[in-house]
Amino acid sequence: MGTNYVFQEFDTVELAKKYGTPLYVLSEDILRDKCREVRETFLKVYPNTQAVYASKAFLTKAMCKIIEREGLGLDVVSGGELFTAREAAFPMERVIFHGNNKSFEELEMAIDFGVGRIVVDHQEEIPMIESLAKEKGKVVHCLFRITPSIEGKTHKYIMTGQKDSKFGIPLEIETLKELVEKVQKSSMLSLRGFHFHIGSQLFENHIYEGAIEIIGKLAKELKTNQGMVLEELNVGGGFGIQYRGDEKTKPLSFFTEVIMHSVERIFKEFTLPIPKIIIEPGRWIVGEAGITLYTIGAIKEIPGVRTYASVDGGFPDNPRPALYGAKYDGIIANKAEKEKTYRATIAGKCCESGDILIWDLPVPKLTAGDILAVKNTGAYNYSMANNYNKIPKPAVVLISGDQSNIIVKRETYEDLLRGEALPKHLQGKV
Ligand SMILES: Cc1ncc(COP(=O)(O)O)c(C=O)c1O
Ligand SMILES: N[C@@H](CCCC[NH3+])C(=O)O
Repeated sequence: MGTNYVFQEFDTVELAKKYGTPLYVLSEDILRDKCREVRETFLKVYPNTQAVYASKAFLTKAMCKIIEREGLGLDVVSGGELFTAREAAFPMERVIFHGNNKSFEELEMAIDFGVGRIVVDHQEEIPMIESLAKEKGKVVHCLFRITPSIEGKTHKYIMTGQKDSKFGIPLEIETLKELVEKVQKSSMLSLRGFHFHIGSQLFENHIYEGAIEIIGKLAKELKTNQGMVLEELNVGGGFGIQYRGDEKTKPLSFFTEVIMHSVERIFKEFTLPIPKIIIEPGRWIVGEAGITLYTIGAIKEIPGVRTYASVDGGFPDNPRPALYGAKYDGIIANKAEKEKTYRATIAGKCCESGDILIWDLPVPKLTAGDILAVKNTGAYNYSMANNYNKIPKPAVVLISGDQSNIIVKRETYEDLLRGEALPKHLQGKV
């Protein structure tokens, strides 16, 4: 292995050679450790709890299998995510279906598949779900997603709990009373409780307390006026990870202890029964399990300004820096122990000035052909990948113990054109 960068016992330069770059590498062992932590420090400590992995962070059939075997549920937000879960034979009773604009077809699919919960995001969904439930003769178990009117400290584009949000039912007691009554009158819908999600990549734990307080008040009012018992409270995900620096990602308990203590205190104060508590982490489970490998190509030094080192991927496999100014750490894998003598800005290959993966990364002297490993790319990289500039998506390799297996093939140019068609008048020679 020499001086190469090793990720979970794998020489990353060898992985790059074997599978090509850009390459997503996902460690099953890290994933399973994270799931174990969820079980040991949350599910086993607190009775009547459930943990659901937010599949938008990273979803493939192999991931579904790992999540299933680790005993977690799955949060899906689209027909595509739902279909993936079904193709992986994921137990549908453990699936929670979210979405701020679920189509009739998606709702029908969810009810046909028998998902465990549908989270109602807005009032017009209620008659749609009810008519489908009647048609299918199935009782549908729902949660209402409530916007708690709380602003998490995170990038504007990944805040969701603020009043001015496209997600959830506004915190308006009269509207809520009406909606609860509608569902209570229906023999086909069963309202099991509420859901909220404050935002993603959060580092404060007491912000959850504030949201639980708001929901507690609401639950009290709805119990007094409408006899509604809040059986379940889904507090969403959002637990942040450290992308750079020496500080470690906080353990899950940093968030869940505050959540569970708040629930106990607040529901006792309101003399309400303690509901089942559900958490929905995505990034916290998968973020640190992934790295991305690239090959460095063009190196351009602008004297007195900076050096750009361009890689064979970028925005199409990781749009997060361009979208949210997300910061990553990286290492030159084949020169892992060499002294970092200067800084290079890691640029992607897209025709887009914003396609910069890392600004001013300390590196040793670079040469074309060096392998760069970008760390903590497990969440929202593969799942947000795109084909801008008709660049094929990288393969995903799962490393488990000493085994490596492709779980998603590298796209080919032919894959890119699959689905394209030439209308008759554009066929043939000019
Ligand atoms: C409803 C819901 N649950 C869970 C998550 C997962 O978030 P994260 O990956 O930050 O844990 C999200 C995304 O922010 C979400 O919208
Ligand atoms: N895509 C976002 C997270 C969105 C979370 C879903 N509500 C990110 O990469 O940080």
